[in-house]
Amino acid sequence: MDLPFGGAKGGIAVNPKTLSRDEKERLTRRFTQELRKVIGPNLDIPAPDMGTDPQTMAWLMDAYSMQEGETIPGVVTGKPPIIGGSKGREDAPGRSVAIITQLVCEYYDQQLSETTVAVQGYGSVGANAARLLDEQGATVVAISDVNGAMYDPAGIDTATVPSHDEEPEAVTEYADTVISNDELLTLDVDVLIPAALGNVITEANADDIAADYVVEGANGPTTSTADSILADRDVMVIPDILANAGGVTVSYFEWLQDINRRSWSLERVNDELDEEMRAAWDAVRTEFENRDITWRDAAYIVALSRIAEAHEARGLWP
Ligand SMILES: NC(=O)C1=CN([C@@H]2O[C@H](COP(=O)(O)OP(=O)(O)OC[C@H]3O[C@@H](n4cnc5c(N)ncnc54)[C@H](O)[C@@H]3O)[C@@H](O)[C@H]2O)C=CC1
Ligand SMILES: O=C(O)CCC(=O)C(=O)O
Repeated sequence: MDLPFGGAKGGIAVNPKTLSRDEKERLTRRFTQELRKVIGPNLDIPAPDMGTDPQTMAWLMDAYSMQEGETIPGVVTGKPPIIGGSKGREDAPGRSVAIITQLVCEYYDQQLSETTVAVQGYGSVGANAARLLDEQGATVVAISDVNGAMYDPAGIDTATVPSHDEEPEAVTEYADTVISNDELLTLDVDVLIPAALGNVITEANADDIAADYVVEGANGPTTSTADSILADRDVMVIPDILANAGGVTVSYFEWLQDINRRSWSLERVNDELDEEMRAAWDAVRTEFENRDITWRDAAYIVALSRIAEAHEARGLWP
């Protein structure tokens, strides 16, 4: 099997001819996964960016840079900080999910210290969100990975359970009580954070969702039919484009650092992310309140209004 393009691994140039067949296949799978992300949506895989890590992005930077004859750090984001990545990028989507969850709780007068949370997926998004909410006093009763979910109604010490990055797919090995991912989704908790695959809340289980708030950590975890069912049942769904936007926001910060050849402190990254997330929340909340619509529709209205305004400002519409 041929590698789709050359690359570098851990800073050492890879010569496809010297790789074993297994290693070639493994690299090819990873490159293909990244290529799908770059080329466009591919419907046969529900979350094309899951399972990638900063090293994958380093490979992409190197592969592109080899064509250009010089290192172009800004071509991809999510790289390790030592080669032009941003501090805080790995944590960012989970951090934004945690920030938005806190704001939701504040908005609905729900004390975080009295809030139970279930999180599906224990990777970049899920583990970071769970740990930050745990640190802030919420009770995280369930976390999961592809093998199943750890459940403890008394609360999980999330720092002691390795994330996908620290020890892949090990959550259930640390659990006294294991439940299925489907059961996790229907737990009677205050906040449900689906942070793994898309399309996990569907017509088939939307009536069984017992959480009051669904904060979308994954991309597209709720189908449109399920979204309508949840809206009819007054379950508040905070959409992915707001809640997990920390990832793409810090990617933008990374690009800014790369093109300016600067490196921001972690404190600056987190402060600026916090500011952006609060501003986004305020904008969406304003539409939610003024129009009496769902949080998702409010987020779309904010986004589309900005695009429309920009078109108008350019004089593209009469
Ligand atoms: N990492 C990022 O910057 C962002 C990721 N997302 C989305 O968040 C979701 C998760 O991404 P990451 O945390 O980056 O991935 P990750 O690869 O770091 O972690 C994924 C986690 O989901 C678990 N998982 C895989 N298949 C599962 C299944 N069938 N049932 C339950 N759990 C399963 C894995 O075991 C792992 O714990 C994806 O939908 C991704 O598109 C959204 C915004 C930003
Ligand atoms: O960093 C980015 O540009 C994309 C972040 C991401 O994985 C996502 O929003 O799904």
